[in-house]
Amino acid sequence: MVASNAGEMAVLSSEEMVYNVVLRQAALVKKELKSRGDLDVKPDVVLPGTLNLLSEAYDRCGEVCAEYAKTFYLGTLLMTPERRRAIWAIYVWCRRTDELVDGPNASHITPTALDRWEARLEDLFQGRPFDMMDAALADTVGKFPVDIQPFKDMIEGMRMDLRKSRYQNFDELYLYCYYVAGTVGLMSVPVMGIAPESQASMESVYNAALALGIANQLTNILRDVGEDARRGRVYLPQDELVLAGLSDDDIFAGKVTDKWRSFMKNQIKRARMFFDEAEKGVTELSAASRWPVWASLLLYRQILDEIEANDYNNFTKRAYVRKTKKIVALPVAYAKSLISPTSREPSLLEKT
Ligand SMILES: CC(C)=CCC/C(C)=C/CC/C(C)=C/CC/C(C)=C/[C@@H]1[C@@H](COP(=O)(O)OP(=O)(O)O)[C@]1(C)CC/C=C(\C)CC/C=C(\C)CCC=C(C)C
Ligand SMILES: Nc1ncnc2c1ncn2[C@@H]1O[C@H](COP(=O)(O)OP(=O)(O)OP(=O)(O)O)[C@@H](O)[C@H]1O
Ligand SMILES: [Mn+2]
Repeated sequence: MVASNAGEMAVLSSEEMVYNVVLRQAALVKKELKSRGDLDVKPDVVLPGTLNLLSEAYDRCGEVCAEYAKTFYLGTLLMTPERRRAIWAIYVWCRRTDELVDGPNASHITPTALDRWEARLEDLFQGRPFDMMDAALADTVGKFPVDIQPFKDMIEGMRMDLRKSRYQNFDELYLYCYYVAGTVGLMSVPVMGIAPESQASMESVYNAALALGIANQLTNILRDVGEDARRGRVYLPQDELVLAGLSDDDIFAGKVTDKWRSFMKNQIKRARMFFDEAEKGVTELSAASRWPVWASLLLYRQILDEIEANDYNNFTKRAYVRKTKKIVALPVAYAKSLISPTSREPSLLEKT
């Protein structure tokens, strides 16, 4: 859990609880910076004869990443070899975690299976990986200052998905989005690195990373309303549905009405606010990490435009970004990635 005790849980909003994890990850990075002087990658410390196995494990993570997320994989190729393979290892762990509740064996997954997955996570953080893919992640978390909490929280998100199919308000939905996606931002930044010339505070960069995860997940939810409803799930905040004069039945009926359009406009507006928040942090990342992050942000954000272009029919039409638009986004992302913390106007992050 995010909060350390039940008393805290009663008073803190989801946003406040999540911010505690941001502070924890930022503090870990600061501590490492203090003790090591910089965050250059630690040299390989592996048992004699196992170096090849480790590099094969990383290669396999790269193959999985290439298969599931081709565009993103291309982006990672721009990173330094150490960072690239570390991101692959994190990607594979996240994908495997997601597959537990979303994949072909999902109907057999029990809370006990998730407990076992968490025990495995703890083992790998202590240098005792269970299989080769875990070994790649164990190596990564030994080399980069990555906190275990976001990983545990992602598993908590999968538990939440097992026990809950409705979200009463945005506070509840925000917590779910943090668990399954905001966590990815917190896991990735310590590997992608912050530009040495950045003046922004560590916390503000982690906040932007968190915002990108939330924005992506909100977009994912808005894109998949129909698909999720067919699985009996409604991720949209119940209180906001009621305020708009809508109910679950309207979602199951799947008719695009003016009420639905107006409801969706507000949901899209909120997702865009999270993307705006995230944009403020991308420039602060180390140069080679900016391109894949800009690409991911611009591509995922465009799904919202496609929902609008589909006249808000997210019941039977899946919004997606066409290949031509994807290809156009890549050089745009590249151009944005050339802007470094020193070559642009002071950002809001620095003014506050
Ligand atoms: C450069 C980059 C994007 C790095 C992140 C790489 C990484 C470790 C990705 C893991 C993604 C993953 C498998 C998450 C598991 C849970 C899940 C599936 C979440 C949803 C992703 C969308 O996937 P998809 O469209 O395939 O959905 P379906 O399963 O098909 O329905 C999510 C919507 C969330 C993904 C969240 C991110 C990629 C977080 C991005 C934030 C950063 C990389 C931080 C950037 C830093 C700053 C300062 C802005
Ligand atoms: N260009 C990109 N750069 C960085 N991350 C990306 C990029 N495209 C997608 N992602 C991330 O990779 C994951 C999977 O993406 P998704 O399945 O939507 O697209 P894709 O598999 O890359 O699409 P395609 O295979 O058609 O290129 C998501 O977490 C998404 O945020
Ligand atoms: Mn996908």
